[in-house]
Amino acid sequence: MSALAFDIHGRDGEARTGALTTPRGTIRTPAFMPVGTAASVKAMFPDTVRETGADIILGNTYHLMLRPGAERIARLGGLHDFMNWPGPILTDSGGFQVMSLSKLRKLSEDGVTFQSHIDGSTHLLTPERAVEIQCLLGSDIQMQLDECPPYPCTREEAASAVELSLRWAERSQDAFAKRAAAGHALFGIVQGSIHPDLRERSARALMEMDFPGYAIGGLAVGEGPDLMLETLAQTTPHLPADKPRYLMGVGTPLDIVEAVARGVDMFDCVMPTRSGRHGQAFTWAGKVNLRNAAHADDPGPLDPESPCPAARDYSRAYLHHLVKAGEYLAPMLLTWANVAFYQDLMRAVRAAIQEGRLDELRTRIRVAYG
Ligand SMILES: Nc1nc2c(CCNCC3CCCC3)c3[nH]c(NCCc4ccccc4)nc3cc2c(=O)[nH]1
Repeated sequence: MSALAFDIHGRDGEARTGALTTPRGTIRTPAFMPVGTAASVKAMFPDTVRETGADIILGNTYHLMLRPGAERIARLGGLHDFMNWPGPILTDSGGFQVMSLSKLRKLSEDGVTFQSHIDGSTHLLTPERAVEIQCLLGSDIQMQLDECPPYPCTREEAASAVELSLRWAERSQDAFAKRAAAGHALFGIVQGSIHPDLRERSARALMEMDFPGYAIGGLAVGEGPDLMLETLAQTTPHLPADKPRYLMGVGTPLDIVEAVARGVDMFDCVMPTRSGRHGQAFTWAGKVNLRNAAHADDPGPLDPESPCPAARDYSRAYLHHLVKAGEYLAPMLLTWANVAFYQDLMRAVRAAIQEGRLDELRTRIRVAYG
């Protein structure tokens, strides 16, 4: 019951551009998904997120199961109504956040036991519970519970995480088949650290399970861009060409265009939102640190050509002032400008693939962000 229809409209080398259709709307690919961890894209109104061109946002099992609780969100009508975002929502399964945020966690065959970073309460997250939580949230695209090993890790640890994640992929599919509403989808997640043979083993085994889409996990964990892109190039060829590929946690503008060139269709990263809160802006000329006093007298905006009011209608001097003064408007304007830039970037990527000139765009981004 493949809920997702993925249509590829154009190619340029390994890169694809197309559309992923869900019951709640169509996602233009390659797509960047703004992160809305705790039922909010931090410092932005949902309508403003939509106006930047974002077709889909991200939510997270780990955060929402701890607060306000998945059952409470379900009682209130689900995550879309709760946060007033009517479009598609993709949720991560929480495994990655447990390992990076919680205290005293224990990994076992059954799942992961951990203490909440909020109130210290103890929780058990199993593949079945992760599916149940994502169903309660009403997620349109769910992720399996997986084990993302730290980097570096031994080859044995990488191999063990591949096999555990594959067993959890089976259990997630069984739970999903029993529980999920029509129109929802579950993605498998490829692991294997930086080992090509483990990546092939993971990808092929997941392909046997026939998922409607495949996430590539275990990357952007400190291996660096070269190893990430090399591993990516050794992973996508083993995934079905007619299904979407989602590279988790990536990334900078350069990482994104380079990953698109290696066959990736979907991305998520806290970079545009988190950087915006720290006074950093993304522009076509590169990154701008608005904390820097060099901007104190600059009457020009971030980008006079930008369709985004935050990047077009406010001087850098004013943004610098807001950042230094700790004004609430600073994270609001800079998050807006950054999320809008990432959507502008994806629009340019889609057009470049359609017109066979992705390499030009790669060069342009490498000059600004390399
Ligand atoms: N299930 C799962 N999730 C992963 C994630 C989380 C993706 N965003 C989730 C959202 C849901 C809520 C929050 C995020 C990853 N994020 C990264 N790198 C982020 C690197 C980064 C860190 C900080 C700033 C910028 C980049 N690698 C990831 C690997 C995996 C993985 O194997 N399995």
